Amino acid sequence: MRTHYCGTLRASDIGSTVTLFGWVDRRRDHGGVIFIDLRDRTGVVQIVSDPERTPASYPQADPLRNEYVVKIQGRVSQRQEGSINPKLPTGEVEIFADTIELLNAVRKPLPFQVSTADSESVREDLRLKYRYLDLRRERMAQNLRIRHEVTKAIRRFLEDQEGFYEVETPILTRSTPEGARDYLVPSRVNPGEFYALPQSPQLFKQLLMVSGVDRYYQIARCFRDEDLRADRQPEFTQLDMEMSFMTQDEILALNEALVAHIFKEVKGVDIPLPFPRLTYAEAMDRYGSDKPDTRYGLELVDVSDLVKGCGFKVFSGAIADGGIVKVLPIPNGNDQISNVRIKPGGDVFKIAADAGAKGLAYVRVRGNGEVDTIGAIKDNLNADQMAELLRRTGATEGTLLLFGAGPTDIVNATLDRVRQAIAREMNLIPEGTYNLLWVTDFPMFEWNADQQRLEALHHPFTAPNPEDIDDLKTARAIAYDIVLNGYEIGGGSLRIYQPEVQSQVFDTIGLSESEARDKFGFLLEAFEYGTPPHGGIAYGLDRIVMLLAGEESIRDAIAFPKTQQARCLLTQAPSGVDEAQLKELYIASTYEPEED
Ligand SMILES: Nc1ncnc2c1ncn2[C@@H]1O[C@H](COP(=O)(O)OP(=O)(O)OP(=O)(O)O)[C@@H](O)[C@H]1O
Ligand SMILES: N[C@@H](CC(=O)O)C(=O)O
Ligand SMILES: [Mg+2]
Ligand SMILES: [Mg+2]
Repeated sequence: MRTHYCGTLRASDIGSTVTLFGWVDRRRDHGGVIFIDLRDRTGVVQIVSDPERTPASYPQADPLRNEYVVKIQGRVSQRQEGSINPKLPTGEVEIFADTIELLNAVRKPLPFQVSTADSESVREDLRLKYRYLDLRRERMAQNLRIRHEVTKAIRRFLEDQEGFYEVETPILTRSTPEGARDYLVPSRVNPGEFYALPQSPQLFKQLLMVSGVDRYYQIARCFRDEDLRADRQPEFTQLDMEMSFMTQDEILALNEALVAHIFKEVKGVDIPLPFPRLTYAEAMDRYGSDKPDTRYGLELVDVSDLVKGCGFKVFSGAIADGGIVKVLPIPNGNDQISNVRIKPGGDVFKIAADAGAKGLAYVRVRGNGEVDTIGAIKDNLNADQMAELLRRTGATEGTLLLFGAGPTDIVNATLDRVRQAIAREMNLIPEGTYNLLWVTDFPMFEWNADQQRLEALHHPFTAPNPEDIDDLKTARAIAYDIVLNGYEIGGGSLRIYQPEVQSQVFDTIGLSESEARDKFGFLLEAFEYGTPPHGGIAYGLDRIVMLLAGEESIRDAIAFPKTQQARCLLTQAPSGVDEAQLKELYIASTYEPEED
């Protein structure tokens, strides 16, 4: 019987006899004394065996190699003065092994040494192929633990304190309205028909409100066939919630308490309540982003009105075409960012160009109010305009002003990316801070240029702000996102529960009555049988764990993730299937992928 986990042994255990199970993290031979770091999921502890002090275990310790699985019985002892390891939680003690039992050996060369492997030294494809070994590493074991603690804290809070029911919803279902491509599953018993894997439990959770569940949550798997990024997986997990009879403020307050509870339980961090709120319009104006990282300043300044009549066509033309001119002021930016870097070919220019910008005009503030700038600005802004520009942007000696001019979305995207890159480069991001905020008042719709129509920014069941109901096209939604350090970790809304409003919304996005019936008829019908006012939110659980674990890739927050190409390198999924299986599913042929 195991008496302790390896990583839990402390000086207070000195003198006790223990039985431990685990893996050989490392084996060292120091002149006839064998040291073994024994590892389990809690960490490592040092085992000692030598012919003098532990004659019985020495022959058993000698043949051990890294990653062998063993059972060890021994006595916990104080380490000698010079050999105490303050970096290790178990560093004050060591175990003199009375017996060592080999439970299993490693029978093949290890693809990498677990004990010394880190995310930098081992290629990620190798880590993913041998994920079970990768997960033995301290860092990954820690990430798994954090994930477990996050879900535990969620369940305790929602179930024990707030009276939520967990309800499971179907995985084999119909298309849900989150706007990504669906994963489809052919039905054998219904030839030619397909299930869609859920992009979210959205429709079911709203139906549960019609059923009177009142407070629903689910740790729910979601599937979206979309372009993958460092914070996106094709299959991911949401903390999904829905509540009846609550206002937006009540929903936000409950969620703030939930998030604060998670941070307290998992990180021991107190998050100040309530969270700051920014409207979507403010967030776009000040940061150029609907998920601003507010851990540092570098706020954008709109100078459209100041330069709209000036002779510099890049500025005045942008505004004449309905766009904007904005400035990113960078205190001490002059020393940091040379002209070479912001001109074509430079790295900062490239960041801007990737976001769609044609260039980055600049002003550099020197001593005595002198400025350096491009010819077109020098020639076209008079002294008053220049003084006003410096005043508004708070520019002082050493400040670099970078301009974005053009269509509003491109200017915002450009300055947002440059802002983030500069903050990282100039070390303006404080370590260990967690900035949480709500972004509220999203627009109901955005223009889809490809399809030449408005589409729902959130999803088409999101309630419009009653103040804006007369002009739905430009209405604000009662929708909110929760942002942590520049990442969208969740989003939700109050829902439409009156059929008249729902029809108007479908109308605005060009969804005809019959198309709406076809897609969501079952939900619309349910809404006719007594629907409570309701609203909810869904969090990206993997993203939360990634951020709490201090990781930069969502893959490090998931036990068995997929690559950027949506592959599982461990199981080699997806894979081809037999002709016979296809036949059974009535799938006749496959199209060849198009060449890029
Ligand atoms: N592909 C994905 N992988 C991991 N997490 C995701 C993914 N898509 C969404 N999420 C998480 O689920 C939450 C709720 O889903 P929502 O539909 O609001 O996502 P979204 O707005 O499309 O997110 P994003 O714009 O980041 O793709 C998001 O706030 C995000 O944290
Ligand atoms: N289901 C929505 C979130 C919500 O509105 O609750 C989503 O996944 O985005
Ligand atoms: Mg998305
Ligand atoms: Mg969202």
